[in-house]
Amino acid sequence: MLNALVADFRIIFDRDPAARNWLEVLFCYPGLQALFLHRFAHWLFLLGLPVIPRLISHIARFLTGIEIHPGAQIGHGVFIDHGMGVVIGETAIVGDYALIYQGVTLGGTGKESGKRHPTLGENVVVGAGAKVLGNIHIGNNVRIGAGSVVLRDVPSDCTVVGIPGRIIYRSGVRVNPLEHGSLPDSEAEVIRALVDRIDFLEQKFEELQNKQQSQQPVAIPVGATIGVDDCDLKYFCRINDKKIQEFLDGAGI
Ligand SMILES: CC(C)(COP(=O)(O)OP(=O)(O)OC[C@H]1O[C@@H](n2cnc3c(N)ncnc32)[C@H](O)[C@@H]1OP(=O)(O)O)[C@@H](O)C(=O)NCCC(=O)NCCS
Ligand SMILES: CC(=O)OC[C@H](N)C(=O)O
Repeated sequence: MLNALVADFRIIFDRDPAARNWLEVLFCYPGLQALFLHRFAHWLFLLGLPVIPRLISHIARFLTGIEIHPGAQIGHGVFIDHGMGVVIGETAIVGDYALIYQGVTLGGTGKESGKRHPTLGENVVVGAGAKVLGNIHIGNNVRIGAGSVVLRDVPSDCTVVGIPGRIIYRSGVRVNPLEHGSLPDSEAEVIRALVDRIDFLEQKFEELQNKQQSQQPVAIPVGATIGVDDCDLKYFCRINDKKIQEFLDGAGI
């Protein structure tokens, strides 16, 4: 336990540019104080002592704003920076040298029992306000973005951001997350195509109407032989001479 506490104390100087001297770190870092009380509570918890470990956890929460269930397993050299609003559940496991910012929840989904909280590998960073929920496994050297909600396992050496958390870096290589806002909308595309088609047909119809209006009516006697390939003529006839239309229809034109 002493080794773990020394590691918790030392790591603050590496992880926090704001840490200036040991007095400051000892008295002004609620994360360190919460871990000190948690390690004692956890020891009593493992001994099977009832109530007292929870009471210590509760006092620690009151003093630091950090709630760690006495059953949670916390590795060496863990740093909870600022701390306020951090909640770590009973079956959570936090690997060595994790860096956890304020507002982080290592919680359950509310749907599981037994092992229901996450397991964090070594050297994991959990950004401010992030929620890591369920019995999921977060690999070593994973960085979880501030405000993310992580609900699935994350392999080692990844960076995860967003709600739900998506991997944006894997071993230092950028992975494009799914852009929900830019997903193709197939229904809208079909409607757009139909509207374009209607526009096209309306335009053609207008052209034909204009053409027809500019043409002089031609008197074609019933029974006359006419060029039937000309669609415009057929259209003209349909409008201007019912009998010619009947003739054309009769001829199957
Ligand atoms: C997740 C994090 C570690 C990524 O850092 P990084 O590797 O330097 O990543 P980048 O800054 O190159 O960002 C990569 C992309 O992720 C986005 N991104 C970064 N952090 C994000 C977050 N928390 N939520 C959503 N998107 C985020 C960036 O906008 C960028 O997107 P783009 O490429 O489309 O513009 C960092 O942004 C973070 O959130 N750290 C937590 C720090 C913290 O909690 N500090 C509190 C101190 S009190
Ligand atoms: C508020 C904040 O960014 O905290 C992170 C770290 N303690 C620092 O001072 O950089």
